Amino acid sequence: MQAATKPPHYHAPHDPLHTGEASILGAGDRTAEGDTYLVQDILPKELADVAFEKMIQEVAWNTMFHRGGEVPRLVAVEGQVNADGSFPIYRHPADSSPPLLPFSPTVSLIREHVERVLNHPVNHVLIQHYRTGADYISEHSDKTVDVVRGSNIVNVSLGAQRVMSLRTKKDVLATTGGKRTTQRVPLPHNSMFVMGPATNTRWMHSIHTDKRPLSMKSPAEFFQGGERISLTFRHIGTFLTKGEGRIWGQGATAKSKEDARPVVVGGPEAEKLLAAFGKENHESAFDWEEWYGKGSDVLHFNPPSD
Ligand SMILES: O=C(O)CCC(=O)C(=O)O
Ligand SMILES: [Fe+2]
Repeated sequence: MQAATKPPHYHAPHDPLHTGEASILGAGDRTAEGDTYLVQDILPKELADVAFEKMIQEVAWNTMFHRGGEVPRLVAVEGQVNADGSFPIYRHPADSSPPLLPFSPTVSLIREHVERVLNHPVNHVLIQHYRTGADYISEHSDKTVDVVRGSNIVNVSLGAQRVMSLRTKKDVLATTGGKRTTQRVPLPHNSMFVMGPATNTRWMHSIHTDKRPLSMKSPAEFFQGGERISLTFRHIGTFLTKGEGRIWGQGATAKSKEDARPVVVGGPEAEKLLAAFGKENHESAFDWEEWYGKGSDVLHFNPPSD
């Protein structure tokens, strides 16, 4: 964003993680590791104008739990369900994830536009509704055991503009001797933030709360009454059979459908995968082959409680 485009009353959103020296980047800027960029006006106007309201109606919104608490936003998962009922699975640490449903009509249209601009398909989407400026996502790196290696992760934004904060992982300090670098990318309505694999390996990302009153926000920030929907599209390489009994693909021990193996619930295998997720979150030299290469058949981290 250029300074000249800010309204006179503009105050930057509060960002507890930095002291004000972070660069603010936009479309066309080299971001993070240089494999990350923002595309504006990803959807044609007719679709961009109605997509938010349609998705509020069409998407099966859920609350999700992590470490015993509700995550501060509504979520839904959709994906490409194959003719035999099998579907892609994206594993990340959470106590429970919503069920995957087939792409709903408006999400389907958005996916077509995303695939047209990216040079690879996407078969899975995590949809999140930030109901007010108080909803947020804490700092993390995306977990890539199930993300097709080398593919990008895409965030489409609809509604109020929020800021994507990118920060180098803490251990990068050891090699540079300097401060952790922060970059901030405002995500306007109808934009697509493309995050490359090198950026996800070396940087963490978050959407901080923005609790300023609407009167202190720019028109882009109070658009849609301050509500935002994001669609995180991924190209997933791991699959579950219909009924979730068996698992195969990139992140599983069986690499082909013919060899699909029973899913594992809880136990030492689950602990191992959680430990690997923790490493991916904090190590900028995370060795994918070492931690994920053999695959894991864990589906749920905790045995079902009765
Ligand atoms: O809402 C966003 O744009 C970010 C979502 C995100 O980082 C994630 O789902 O992993
Ligand atoms: Fe993320």
